[in-house]
Amino acid sequence: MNLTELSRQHCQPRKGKEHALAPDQVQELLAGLPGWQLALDGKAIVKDFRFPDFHRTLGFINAVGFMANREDHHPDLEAGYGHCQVLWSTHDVGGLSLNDFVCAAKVEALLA
Ligand SMILES: C[C@H](O)[C@H](O)[C@H]1CNC2=NC(N)=NC(=O)C2=N1
Repeated sequence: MNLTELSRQHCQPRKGKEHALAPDQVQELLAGLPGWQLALDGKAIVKDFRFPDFHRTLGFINAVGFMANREDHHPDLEAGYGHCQVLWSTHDVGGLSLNDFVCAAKVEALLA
């Protein structure tokens, strides 16, 4: 699935280990997401986004937050004046699910 196709999907309720992606699925999806990396022992994906000022950083955070609430899937965010790190992991499966990749692709689409 390419980045555009992924970004057009929606998160599904996914609860339980059976929804955790296998390492080869993770690698395949990650290959299509520019700049995203594995974190937390393969249980999360992360990317740090850079902005010229706080105003634009906050705009990005608000856009990500709006999307996350609509999808009912929520990132960990860490921000400073000119950057925001976005981390996706699915607490309900204890690792990575397709929801994390759908939301990462939606974040890319916000900036495209
Ligand atoms: C009830 C609600 O749908 C769940 O708690 C959702 C909310 N947002 C979530 N966000 C993330 N990142 N992982 C989850 O497992 C998760 N679960």
